[in-house]
Amino acid sequence: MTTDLRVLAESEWASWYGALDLAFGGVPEAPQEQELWHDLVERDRSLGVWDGDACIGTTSAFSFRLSVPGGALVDAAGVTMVSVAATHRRRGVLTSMMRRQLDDVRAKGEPLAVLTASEPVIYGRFGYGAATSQMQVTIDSTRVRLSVPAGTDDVRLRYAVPADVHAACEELYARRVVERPGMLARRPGWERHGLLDPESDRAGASPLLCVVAERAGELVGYVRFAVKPDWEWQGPKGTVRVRDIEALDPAAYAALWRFLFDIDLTSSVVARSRPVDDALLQLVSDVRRCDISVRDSLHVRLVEVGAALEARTYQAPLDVVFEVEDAFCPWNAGRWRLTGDAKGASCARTRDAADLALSVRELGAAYLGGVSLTSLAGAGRVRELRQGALAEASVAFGSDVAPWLPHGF
Ligand SMILES: CC(=O)SCCNC(=O)CCNC(=O)[C@H](O)C(C)(C)COP(=O)(O)OP(=O)(O)OC[C@H]1O[C@@H](n2cnc3c(N)ncnc32)[C@H](O)[C@@H]1OP(=O)(O)O
Repeated sequence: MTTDLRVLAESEWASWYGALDLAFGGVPEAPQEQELWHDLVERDRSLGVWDGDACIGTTSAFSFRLSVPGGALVDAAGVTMVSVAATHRRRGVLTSMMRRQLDDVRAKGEPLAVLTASEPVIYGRFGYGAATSQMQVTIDSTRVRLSVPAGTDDVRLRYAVPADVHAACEELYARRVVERPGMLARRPGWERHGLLDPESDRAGASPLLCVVAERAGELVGYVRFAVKPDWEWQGPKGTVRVRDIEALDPAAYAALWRFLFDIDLTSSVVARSRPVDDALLQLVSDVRRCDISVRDSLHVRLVEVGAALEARTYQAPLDVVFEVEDAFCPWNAGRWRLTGDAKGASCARTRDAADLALSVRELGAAYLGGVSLTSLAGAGRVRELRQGALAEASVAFGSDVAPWLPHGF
């Protein structure tokens, strides 16, 4: 098979995007969604593989800045739109695209690449580790009550048209980004993602609704959601579907959740993408009636091990030598000494004896502080070569706040 892998030209957009659609089942997206991606996709970071004039492979990358422990925003390639035509699968097309893409990311100087995977089994071989989790929670709001903090009654709630308040909501979101690793600083244009609401995706629910929380006229929180009405012989049984919810303080947060729980004619509240340490779980009266499931979310790849490990801080002092294995990006392989604390870090090559041995995939999984090196060692994926080094590094790598990616890309 002779194929040509090249950067996407504007004239190739329709074939490229059509190939991507087909690999995901061939159901065309709504026009407004197609338009959004048409505008957001960075052409010079998009690759296509061509067999004659047929596009048989696609991938792209967004130029993101990712929040990491310590609050820095680190340049990260947001790998996306990966597909290979079913007619050409399992012949190494994906591997060739990953090769080119990671070389390009390195040349651009981004220390990290990140992605969300359609199937978690795909990307480990390319050095990505599952670094954040997302929680889906379905709550029986007829039985579960909330214990709200003082000040909740002082928060004023009002409905707003989502598009009318989006600038203020984006400002509030931007303040939250540095407080939680895994969040992405939204580039101009990305606010449209939060407002995307094609009718074909509603499955019987209302259009996107928004309620803002205010105190003394200042925005202190917002929730975007939809209501799916349902009626049974015994009465109403509607569902509140939460898209996103952000607040600047506990009272505003509680006020928004209380509102969602109390919407008339509904009996359940569903939120699909919440952090695993969501304060909601501390507000509810009966966590057993909150049906919770957790799955992988953001996968992280350290493209430049030294620069990436220096870009975050560590919650306890550490001085460890890692022996890193990286077959796909061999420039990372070898021994690295990482010293750091809560103020900063330095990471450089060393000839000293290694304290811990692991592959770049484990470093990616542990990077945002959501997966402990100790738990990876329990699975045999990290080896301790100096007694005490595992506990030292594992504590230092941790994050008090669970890393979380609020939305896909
Ligand atoms: C970030 C994102 O965009 S996620 C979206 C990913 N895209 C999709 O899920 C769309 C549907 N699927 C596809 O398009 C393709 O099957 C892809 C992109 C997942 C894989 O493309 P391929 O060209 O077949 O992969 P390639 O031949 O390079 O495979 C490399 C290795 O990964 C393995 N692999 C690839 N995909 C999968 C998978 N879905 N499940 C298990 N193993 C897989 C292959 O078996 C191969 O293993 P080997 O090296 O041991 O032989």
